[in-house]
Parts: sequence; C-alpha cells; structure tokens
Amino acid sequence: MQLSAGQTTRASAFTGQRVGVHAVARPGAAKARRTMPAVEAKRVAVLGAAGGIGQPLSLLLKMNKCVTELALFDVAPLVKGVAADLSHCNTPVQVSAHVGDAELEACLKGCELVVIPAGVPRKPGMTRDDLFNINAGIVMNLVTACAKYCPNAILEIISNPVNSTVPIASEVLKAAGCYDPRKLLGVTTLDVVRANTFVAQAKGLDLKEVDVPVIGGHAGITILPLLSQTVPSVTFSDAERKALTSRIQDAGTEVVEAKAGAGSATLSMAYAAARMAESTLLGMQGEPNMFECAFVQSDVVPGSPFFASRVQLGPEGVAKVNGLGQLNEFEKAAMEAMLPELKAQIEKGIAFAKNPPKKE
Ligand SMILES: NC(=O)C1=CN([C@@H]2O[C@H](COP(=O)(O)OP(=O)(O)OC[C@H]3O[C@@H](n4cnc5c(N)ncnc54)[C@H](O)[C@@H]3O)[C@@H](O)[C@H]2O)C=CC1
Ligand SMILES: O=C([O-])CC(=O)C(=O)O
Repeated sequence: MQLSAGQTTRASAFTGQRVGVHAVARPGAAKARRTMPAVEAKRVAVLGAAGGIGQPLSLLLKMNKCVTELALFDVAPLVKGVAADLSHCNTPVQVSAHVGDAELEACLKGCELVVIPAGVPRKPGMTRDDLFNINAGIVMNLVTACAKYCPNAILEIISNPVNSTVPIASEVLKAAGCYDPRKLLGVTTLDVVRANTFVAQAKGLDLKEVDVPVIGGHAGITILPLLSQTVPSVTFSDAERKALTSRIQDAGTEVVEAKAGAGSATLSMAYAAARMAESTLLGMQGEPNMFECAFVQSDVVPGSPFFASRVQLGPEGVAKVNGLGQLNEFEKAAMEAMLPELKAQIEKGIAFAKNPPKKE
C-alpha cells in the first residue's frame, strides 16, 4: 500500500493545502507539484444539497477551480435558497437548483461527477445500519435517476450505511445496464481525515505530514486504520494502538453524541467529501498521482465484493485498487473480526436492491 517512486503531492485547488492520501511524501516520492492543470468543463451535482453536509459541500465545490457547473438537488425547496446564496460568491462556477424528482433530469443531464449526501443522519443510540430502512430507498431512487440521465458519471455515495448503500447502487446500475465499477465509490475519506488528525495530535506530528490509510468499510469495527503504515513512520504502544483505533472507529458517534440529537458530522464530512471530489476531478483531468481510500468493488479481500482501500483515481474514476500491504498482528485480528459484519452489510444492500419493497 506504500506509494512508490514518482507518486507526488498536490496543492488543493481551494485551500492551497495538500490533498489526498497521496498528499504525504512517502519514501521515494517525487517532489510536490504545485501547478494546476488546464481547467476542463466539469458539471458536478450534489444530491441532498440543502442538508447539513450538502450546504457546506456545495460551498467548497463552488470554490473549486476544477468545477465549472454545480447542479444542486434536494427534495427540500430550501435548495433554491442555497443556490441563490452560493451564486453571489464571486467564483466562476455556475450554480443551478433543482427540487423534487421531476427536476432530476435537468439536474443530472451532462453531469460527470455526482456526489450523494441525501438521506437521514443518526441520532444518539442509533447505528448506521438503523438508517438502512429510509436511506436504502432514497439512494436507490437517486441512483436510478443517475443511470437514466447521466449513465457515464462517476458516483460518490456519502449516504449511510455506506457498507450497504454502495452495493445497492451497484445493483441498480447493473439492472440499468450501465454499471462500471470504476465509477462507483463509497466516500470513506472522513475516516482518513480523522485518523490523520488524531495520530498527529497523539504523536505531536505536523498535521500536513501525516497519512494513515483506513481500510474495510464505514461503520464501527469495519473501519480499520492501518496505523502500522502511518507516514511518517511512527511506533505505537499496544495501549496507544488500541485507543487510537477505537477513537477512529467511534469518531462518528463522538460527533452524534456531541450534537445530542441534532445530527451527525456535517462540516468535517463536507471537508472530506470536497477533498475526495477534488482528487477525483484531478484524476479525471489526467493528473497521474491521485490516491484516496474509498469503498469500491474489490477483489483485494476474498469473499468481500466491496472493500475500502487505497485507490488510484484516473480519467474514468478508479484506475487501480491497491493491495493492503503488510498488516501487523493487531490489524490482522481486527480484519478477521470485521469481515462477517462487513459481508452481512454488503449482502443486505444487494438483497434489498434485488427485491425492493413494493411502492404503495
Ligand atoms: N460517508 C460518511 O462518512 C458520512 C455519511 N453521513 C451520512 O450522510 C447523510 C446525510 O447527512 P446530513 O447531511 O447530516 O443529513 P441532513 O438531514 O442534514 O441532510 C440530508 C438532506 O437530504 C435531503 N433528502 C432526503 N431525501 C432526499 C431525496 N430522496 N432526494 C434528495 N435529497 C433528499 C434532505 O431534504 C436533506 O436536505 C446521512 O445518511 C449521514 O449518515 C454523514 C457523515 C459522514
Ligand atoms: O456517524 C455517523 O452517523 C455519520 C458518519 O458516518 C460519520 O460521522 O462517520
């Protein structure tokens, strides 16, 4: 999983900070490139744009030099106000608003990247799987529309439970005859963002230099930070490794509890999704060394048809799914423990999509 020679770092289009798991110079990595490639026309949609994630994510995309058109969709009419508000920012991105299923076509036509944070968030005491009954149908409906109106777009799914909503999306796309596994990604970037932050804090490292790959899925014990592969190389005591792993796995719950019933992570998620979208857009533009961890169709772990690991992003989405590298004994045990849960959540999504509840 280590980056090899020639894999470079890149400055964010909107913050100037380095982006991507690739951001940290691993041994042998080439010198950072800081020039932007020529901007190509890119229409990007956010579905669920009036929500807690959708609003700040849309702002960050309005600031992104890779984006030319931003199409905002929600079932809530508030999305019109969000678009009006954003349209006053003096960046060149053209913003449009679309409300309700009847406007999905107008939203999605011509889109090359669609980011989906539509759905309900957790409240204290809930697991991500408790969101399945509502969010499964929402994702199914939206991905059905993507298959119809932008069948070649790259889809990035944020809506939880990601371990099930991504398999649902794959089945919908297969049934529509337009499934391309390179173009369907579950967004797990927030796990990497959190792991980098917590490890930097615990070890007194420069935040910009820390890179921790996070593999598996996006719920509880299926979130597995590979602390042994942290860059720069650091050592952890058994107690530190256990505590950091648990904190990264439970970080979503930490925010859900702090928000006390008013939702889950929105700002850090918008930040993470904006980073993922930027890496994806740069990959689409031909930038050669874009790497992020994402939950994708994978044969890296036998028996788990989807798995989060580091992927290389290219003109068509996922260009390569990397292997896991060397795991230590703690990580091997955590991997064994997670697999039954991850596989069950994947199968639950597939079963739902193959036999969806009848609409009344
Ligand atoms: N992948 C990840 O790392 C993370 C995922 N999430 C998930 O993201 C989702 C959204 O979270 P928030 O933005 O905080 O929720 P929110 O409730 O603030 O916003 C959701 C938005 O989706 C809209 N919506 C609902 N049904 C829709 C439909 N059929 N079509 C279009 N829009 C629809 C709502 O009107 C609302 O504006 C949740 O499922 C949450 O669990 C949250 C944080 C991290
Ligand atoms: O915890 C939640 O429900 C939202 C989420 O996925 C996260 O913050 O990682």
